[in-house]
Amino acid sequence: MAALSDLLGAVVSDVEGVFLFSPSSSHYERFADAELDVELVVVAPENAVGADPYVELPLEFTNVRDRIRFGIEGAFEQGLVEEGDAIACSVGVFGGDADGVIRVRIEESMRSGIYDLFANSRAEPGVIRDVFEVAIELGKKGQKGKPVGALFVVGDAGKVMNKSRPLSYNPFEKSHVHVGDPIVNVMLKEFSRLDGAFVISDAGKIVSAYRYLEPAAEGVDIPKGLGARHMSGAAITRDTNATAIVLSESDGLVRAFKGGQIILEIDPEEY
Ligand SMILES: Nc1ncnc2c1ncn2[C@@H]1O[C@H](COP(=O)(O)OP(=O)(O)OP(=O)(O)O)[C@@H](O)[C@H]1O
Ligand SMILES: [Mn+2]
Repeated sequence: MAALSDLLGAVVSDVEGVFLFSPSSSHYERFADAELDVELVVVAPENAVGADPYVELPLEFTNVRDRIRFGIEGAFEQGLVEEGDAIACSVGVFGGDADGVIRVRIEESMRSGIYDLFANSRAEPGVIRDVFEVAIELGKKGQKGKPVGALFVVGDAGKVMNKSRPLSYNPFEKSHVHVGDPIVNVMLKEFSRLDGAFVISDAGKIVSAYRYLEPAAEGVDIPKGLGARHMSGAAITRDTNATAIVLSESDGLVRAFKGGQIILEIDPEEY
């Protein structure tokens, strides 16, 4: 009869690396002291245990799938993993302490650019996440069942306002509302039926809706077939330090632009 640990051992057999997500120092030290012949990587919002290599998590994701996905992408950026590697992730699913081990096979498709979007944008990571989630949700559900498009310009709002003009009255004119407030998500979805862009500050304040963007579009190179919404979204990120998150009405994909370049393309149905 096989012992339980033999049966469960399959989860960690032949892995190239062990990823410890937000380990306590005693948990980390047990692994470090064991001098395993696999790479030991710590993934956490802060490197409290002084590990090297270390991957910074831009956010403490409560969703374990998201947490692991981001950790892997960050590891990709540092060249710590490559396609085909198998790794074991030690995570705390029900609280701080590690209570789960998850085996992941690394695929090139895990490298979506989303890590870079969160870690290296000017706006706060939590703000990018909230806007991104609104775009994904809108893409999944549409507005009253119909596909909708939307354009969110996040960060460097003063400059973005200078390079745009109003199409209509600004419903956020005198308000002090932030992305992530539940009521705001409803408003954003409602207003996304209407024309133009949302402008959002680094800290997540909704500065304006209905903005017509007028950036210089020269030198902006985006995939052929994308129209004016995507072109203006991409171009404003070349003219300013903003990030643009665009939901396409015609193909239903969410794309992100930074520095005038497309950095991410995601199908909301698969997210
Ligand atoms: N310069 C701009 N600034 C803000 N919003 C814009 C701008 N240009 C277009 N839009 C918005 O994008 C909408 C769709 O335009 P268009 O079809 O050309 O874009 P697209 O890139 O093809 O996007 P979609 O895939 O959603 O159709 C317009 O109705 C308008 O609301
Ligand atoms: Mn179009």
